[in-house]
Amino acid sequence: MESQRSGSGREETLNGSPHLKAPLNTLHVDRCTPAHRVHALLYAGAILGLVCHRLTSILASSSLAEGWMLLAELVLAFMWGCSRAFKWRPVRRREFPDRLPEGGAWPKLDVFVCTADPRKEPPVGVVSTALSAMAFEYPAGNLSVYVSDDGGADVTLFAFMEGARFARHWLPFCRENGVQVRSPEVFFASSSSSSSGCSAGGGDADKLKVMYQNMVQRVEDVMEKGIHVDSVELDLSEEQQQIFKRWKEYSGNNHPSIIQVLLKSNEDKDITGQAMPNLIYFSREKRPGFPHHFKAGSLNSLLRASSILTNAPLILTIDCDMYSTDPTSPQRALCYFLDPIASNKLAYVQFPQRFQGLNKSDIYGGELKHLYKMNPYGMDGFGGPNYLGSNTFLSRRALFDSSLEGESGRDLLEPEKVLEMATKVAACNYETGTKWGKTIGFRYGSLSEDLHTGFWLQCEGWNSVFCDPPQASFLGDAPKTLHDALSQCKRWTVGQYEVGFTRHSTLTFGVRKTSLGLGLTYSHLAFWGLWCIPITTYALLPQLALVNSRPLFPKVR
Ligand SMILES: O=c1ccn([C@@H]2O[C@H](COP(=O)(O)OP(=O)(O)O[C@H]3O[C@H](CO)[C@@H](O)[C@H](O)[C@H]3O)[C@@H](O)[C@H]2O)c(=O)[nH]1
Ligand SMILES: [Mn+2]
Repeated sequence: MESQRSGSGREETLNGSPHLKAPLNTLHVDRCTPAHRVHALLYAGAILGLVCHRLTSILASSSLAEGWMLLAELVLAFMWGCSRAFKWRPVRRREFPDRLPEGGAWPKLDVFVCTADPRKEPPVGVVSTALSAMAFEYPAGNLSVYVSDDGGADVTLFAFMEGARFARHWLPFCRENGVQVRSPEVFFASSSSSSSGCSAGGGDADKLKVMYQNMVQRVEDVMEKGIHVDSVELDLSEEQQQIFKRWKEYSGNNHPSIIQVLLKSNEDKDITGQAMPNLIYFSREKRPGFPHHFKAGSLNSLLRASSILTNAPLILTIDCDMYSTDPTSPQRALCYFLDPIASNKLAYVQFPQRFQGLNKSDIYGGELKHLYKMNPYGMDGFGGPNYLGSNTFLSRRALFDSSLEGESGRDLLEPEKVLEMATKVAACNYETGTKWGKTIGFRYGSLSEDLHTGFWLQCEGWNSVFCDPPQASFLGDAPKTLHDALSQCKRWTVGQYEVGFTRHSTLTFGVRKTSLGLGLTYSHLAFWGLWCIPITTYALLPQLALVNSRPLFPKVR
């Protein structure tokens, strides 16, 4: 069994941290690799035999049905061939967070929580996701949580104002009771809070639950009735009233950039007197007629604005329909980012996406379990898994053109001037004529901006790592209705084709720029939609042929 320590066993200084002797992470090539390879070779022989048979019988009979079967089988063989790359050199990794230097030496971390539509993504859920990240076991002074509100909704800002207040109670509660799942929505939904990793907290938990339910009620009221700034119940400060008054002229796709710093780590304290992480509401400028590039566009705006506000070298992107289930996941990511060897060309550390709340039999296959059985491990063996858009710790350095890099990790020092600059870079025409979306930041040109961005980073020579601890670190929602499942499937397929069928295809450009193995695995993802050809063919043609007494498969003698 091939095994290696990608961590440094040498003594080296990390960002002024103590000397490390033991590796922060290890990597092992899967034990079954030789068996996979033999199996692939044997199977390839059988497929070749079948294709030969098909060709000879077409030459003999030139029937349309046989020709169609040949097409289906060629697609199937292509997809199978690409998928073998996943099994060629799968690797498993382990992290050792207890070997990390003291928290003070950890780099700053900016968390980006994305939301786009308060009707589909209820603001209280978005707040819960943000709270689960604010409650990371990470030095508060080094942690900033941004919510990117692509819907520009006043109710989302209102929900976060409420969330900021609730956080002062929630964060110390989680810390003191060792709560594992720190999304209040999930914590209070489980009837006995014990399933959320906390049996303690008794009376405090009850008080907090009331506080949480009040918050939910207030946000839901606003959702229903809108914000009446002078309403006594809303109890808005003069400044807050001014913000919401201006909002009356805004609409979802026509408004200026809005940045509101809701909590400042160097000023705000929780109820026990400990510092809070920064919490920032962000909504980029949107105007009709300007391309907004969906999520990639909003992430790029936030990437620029955050580089002026906090400029953390590490970024976590998380969708609002996911949440953290392990407050120590940043430490696991640090086991790679603080490793002097692994971190060298490391663009991102990807955690798996796991889903909850699906119907029992998961009839739409929303859980995508099979995707995580082998694929990311296989890609990791060739330089790294694809970027999944959520649950990913990225290096800001990999996303930025190095010429744009500023000093690392600023504080929100001169609020007025800094906010003015941040607002400017979030303008809708800022990117015109720049390299944003092309060679800088999250890449445009595909509805699957995640696959596209990861692929380009790999082609530019960056690596990634798949981090899959035994306990899930993040959980999220998958589509639950047929309509949602189909529209997600359509969006993904179109986005993937946009990566596959271009001049810079995974199959040509990708194989050349990365490696044969990684290029094939990316091709398997990019051409995933081609499955529809063999699947529909096999579902219809053999049956039709049988009815017409025209056998399509070789006779067994
Ligand atoms: O214009 C947009 C559209 C979406 N989003 C956000 O993007 C995230 C993902 O969108 P969702 O509708 O939940 O798509 P999914 O298919 O569930 O997401 C998967 O697929 C996407 C690519 O299609 C990736 O970006 C996601 O990370 C990945 O989880 C959500 O938080 C949205 O709020 C925006 O910020 N702006
Ligand atoms: Mn989603």
